[in-house]
Amino acid sequence: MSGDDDWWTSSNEAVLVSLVTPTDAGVKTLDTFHPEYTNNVFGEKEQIFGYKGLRINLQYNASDMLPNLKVSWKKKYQPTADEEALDINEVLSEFLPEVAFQKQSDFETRLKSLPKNWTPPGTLVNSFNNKHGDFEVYSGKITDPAVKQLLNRVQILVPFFVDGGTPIDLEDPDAERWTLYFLYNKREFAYHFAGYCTLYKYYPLQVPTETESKTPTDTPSFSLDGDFDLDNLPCRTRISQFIIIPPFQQKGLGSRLYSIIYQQYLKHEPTIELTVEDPNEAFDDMRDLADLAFLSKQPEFQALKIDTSIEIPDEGKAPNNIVDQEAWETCRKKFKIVPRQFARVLEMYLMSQLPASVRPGLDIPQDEEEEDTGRSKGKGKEKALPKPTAEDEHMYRLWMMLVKRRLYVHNRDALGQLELKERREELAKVFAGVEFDYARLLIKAEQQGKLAAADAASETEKEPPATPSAANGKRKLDEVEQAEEAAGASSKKARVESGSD
Ligand SMILES: CC(=O)SCCNC(=O)CCNC(=O)[C@H](O)C(C)(C)COP(=O)(O)OP(=O)(O)OC[C@H]1O[C@@H](n2cnc3c(N)ncnc32)[C@H](O)[C@@H]1OP(=O)(O)O
Repeated sequence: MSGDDDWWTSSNEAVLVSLVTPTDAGVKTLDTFHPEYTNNVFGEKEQIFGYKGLRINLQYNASDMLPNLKVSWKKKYQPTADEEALDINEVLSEFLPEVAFQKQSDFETRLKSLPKNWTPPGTLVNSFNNKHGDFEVYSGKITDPAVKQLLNRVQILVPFFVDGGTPIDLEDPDAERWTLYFLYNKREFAYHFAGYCTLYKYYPLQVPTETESKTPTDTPSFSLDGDFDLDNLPCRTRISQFIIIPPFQQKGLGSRLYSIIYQQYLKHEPTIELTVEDPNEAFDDMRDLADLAFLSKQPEFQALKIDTSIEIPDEGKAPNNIVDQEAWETCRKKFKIVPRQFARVLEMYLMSQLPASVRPGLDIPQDEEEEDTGRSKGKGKEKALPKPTAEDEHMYRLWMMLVKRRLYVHNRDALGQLELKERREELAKVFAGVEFDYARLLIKAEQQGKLAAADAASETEKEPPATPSAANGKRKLDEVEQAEEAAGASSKKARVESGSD
């Protein structure tokens, strides 16, 4: 290494993604954005050696996402026996199709030759409009060459926007297990790519992850008799990668795409559960809010209530029937949600149903010691609220026990290594974090409900009769991290609750 910092450039800054559209004079730039991460492409330090004034412009035709790479610099380091400037094309050739390296003039010619009536690959499964425009969702299998081609063009967005994210191996012999959903903004004369999601099918004989159901009865029986079609085999479907590109973020489109995909798989008979691989914090929030918005409108879910007739024991284990377990499991299976996610959304919903006098708000907990003696101090607006009655207190304590019981079970390995007093304290800390997070999410849910209502005012939705074609970073206030922190996060502690499901 030269040690001359002037020859180093931040790869996050050097890379610029541009969305372009053809014009008579060449191309017009519609939007630009930088990647959030480049460590999986240019190395951990996200620095490129050997250039001054380096610009790596990755242009995309906004509709079919045909890529074109333009690399320019003011000065390039003269190679020595020890070091030379990084070969940027070589690095990026691992992530981009060959077509990305064609001459700018060829790129422009190809753009102009794209038929005026071009439509996105796959099958149209849903369309909607809101104040941000008209949108269409297309779905197809990776075995469809047009779907595969689009995926191959945009896959570099995964390492660019998902921490630790890696592209799908397109030569995977199990490629037919991948299904894709593309979100497109439909303009008057063109479609503009807005985001996509990849989903992978797991079959029942594969060992489920920690957060998936493990009981054999979860898997419907099936037979291999007659004309056997793999697409009809019961499966778990896992959301693997989910990206809304920056110009389309913060417009409710991610939530919308997730909800559309979820509804597709609710109708998709072979899918017994829709799961998510390594969700990050932003995705978790989006999914929690979308699941809560949907489930809280379902009568079976609304019927799941805290049984206030249950007496709280002075000592020993928390009761396991605070909410009717059979109704819970029936409802969970019906809505194809993995146990942990279902429990979280139900806990959140039940929290929103607590009497105002005891319902937790966003006040910062002041004293973690107190929780075992009663309500947490994570409550808000206490001055304006009525004094809680004994029934209110009882209901809150049952809710707290419901949450703590789940947290204890999930974090048993780490908590089990602690002395009883310490264990109680740590569980109380994890609980306080979860309670605070639920309060935050419920406030967001309210805000999002208003935004969605405003969108809906200008919206008409039409859903074509279609079924699914075949049918990494992580949580902030999550019990996983909290428990790990609580337990000292040392290597001897087992990871107590998988972040992925
Ligand atoms: C499984 C995995 O792949 S995990 C990785 C997930 N992907 C990534 O992290 C890649 C980079 N990021 C993204 O692709 C996107 O930001 C996503 C997928 C995380 C979220 O997509 P978005 O379209 O931005 O989500 P959406 O707009 O629905 O919600 C984001 C925010 O907009 C708000 N919002 C929701 N609805 C609306 C609406 N109708 N109008 C305006 N804003 C809205 C939400 O409340 C939310 O607010 P917050 O930022 O305070 O949390």
